[in-house]
Amino acid sequence: MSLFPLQLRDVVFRPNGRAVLDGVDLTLSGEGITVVLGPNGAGKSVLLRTICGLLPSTGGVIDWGGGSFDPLAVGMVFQHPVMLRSSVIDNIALGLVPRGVGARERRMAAMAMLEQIGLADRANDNARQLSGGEQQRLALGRVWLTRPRLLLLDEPTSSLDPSAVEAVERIVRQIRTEGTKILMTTHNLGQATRLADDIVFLAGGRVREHVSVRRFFSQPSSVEARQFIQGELPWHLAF
Ligand SMILES: Nc1ncnc2c1ncn2[C@@H]1O[C@H](COP(=O)(O)OP(=O)(O)OP(=O)(O)O)[C@@H](O)[C@H]1O
Repeated sequence: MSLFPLQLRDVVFRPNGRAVLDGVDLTLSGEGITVVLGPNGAGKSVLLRTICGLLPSTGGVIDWGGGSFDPLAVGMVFQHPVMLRSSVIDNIALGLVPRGVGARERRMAAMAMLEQIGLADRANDNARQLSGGEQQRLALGRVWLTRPRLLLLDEPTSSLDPSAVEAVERIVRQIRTEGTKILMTTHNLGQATRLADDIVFLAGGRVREHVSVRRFFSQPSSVEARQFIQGELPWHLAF
């Protein structure tokens, strides 16, 4: 069953009486890359965590295409990926364990994935010894191996240098090409223009705009979005 359209209706997250999400309405189709932008503290991470059930919303509805939430169809990668204290190959095969894939098959699939993400020569190294960029590639490969229908990426490149960012973006594009819907946050507006099909702009706990990337950067309709772009865009983007 399809998870899409994924619809959030009046979703609220109000811990201790303070509204972080204050009535989020959002509809996501099952294709492409949607980038969530917004100022610090806007609730971008909370939004992603609420969608995948890591945080319980305190109000509203999350409708998975009329069906029910399937945790095995949804993957998430965090800014600082979790690495088990074991080899690179064991770390990457991990996601296949709850899917009942046998040990031999897991190893073969993991090896093929390591080739794909350029870490085959590190297969037997301790995963915790990888660089930040390599760990992030591993985390993406681990989740990619499970072929999620929806992938949530929370600032996946925020602490990486430009070449590591480029490698991660290449993998994100490949995952998208295979038909996974991606919803990601970033503070890198250049990255948003490179990857996004559409932009969700979150401010004050609500979705202020949900438009194509071209429209967002060329004709932002809300004052908040205009200020955000003017304040954060370090160079002129030609659209
Ligand atoms: N589990 C939680 N319980 C209570 N409040 C939380 C929780 N997680 C986050 N918050 C609060 O929600 C607000 C929004 O946090 P969030 O991390 O979603 O912002 P963000 O838009 O991702 O910001 P940034 O761009 O700085 O990463 C913050 O004030 C944060 O302290």
